[in-house]
Amino acid sequence: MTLDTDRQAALRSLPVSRETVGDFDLYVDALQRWQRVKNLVAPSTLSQVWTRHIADSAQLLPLLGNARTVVDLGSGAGFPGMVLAIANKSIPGFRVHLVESNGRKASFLREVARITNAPATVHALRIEDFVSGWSDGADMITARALASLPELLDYSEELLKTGAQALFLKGQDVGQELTQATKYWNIQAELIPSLTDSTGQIVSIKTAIKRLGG
Ligand SMILES: C[S@@+](CC[C@H](N)C(=O)[O-])C[C@H]1O[C@@H](n2cnc3c(N)ncnc32)[C@H](O)[C@@H]1O
Repeated sequence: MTLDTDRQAALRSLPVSRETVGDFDLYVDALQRWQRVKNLVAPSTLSQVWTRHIADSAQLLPLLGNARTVVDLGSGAGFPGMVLAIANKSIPGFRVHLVESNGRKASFLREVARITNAPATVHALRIEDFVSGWSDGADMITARALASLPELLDYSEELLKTGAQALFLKGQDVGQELTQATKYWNIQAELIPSLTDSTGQIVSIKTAIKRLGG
């Protein structure tokens, strides 16, 4: 598959404006250029960046509800956080905080935010340090390919306590992870089949409260 056919395939299902597609083109161009020297995504996924990364991330857009402040944990090259920031840049007050400890990935994310004018703030920090110093709360937490569900909940604990919801893009083992997590957490969650990955699922967490002694 060429990058162009992959782009066409993704655009058939992407509910975004022409301006947003233009910004995604800038993003993909920058990713191709930086990838040559900085290895930002798995090389095997580069020719399918539109379906594997952009469309996979964009499927969270209708699930964001009225969220304005989004915290994306372990953003890597910006999936899903940067895609959400670009697509929602016309929504007043919408901002995505991208937390990524790898310096070269954080530099890339800052460059993408600059060229697309996306409402994205990059925090080149470890998640543990970001959450302990963050007092602005969040409406929504997002993450993909970062950690198991119990670990994601631990990372998110402070934000969940102040009312954040979460959308985690996960693989087929998420049922087991959810069972594991419920030993320590009271969780109100829904599993939503991924639109882009036949074995993937989105865990939509409405509330998660750590059990006493958990
Ligand atoms: C497998 S990559 C996934 C990146 C992106 N979310 C995606 O799906 O393409 C995980 C990313 O999380 C970052 N990361 C892992 N642990 C972290 C931590 N404790 N704090 C900040 N970033 C972390 C890594 O540097 C890496 O870029």
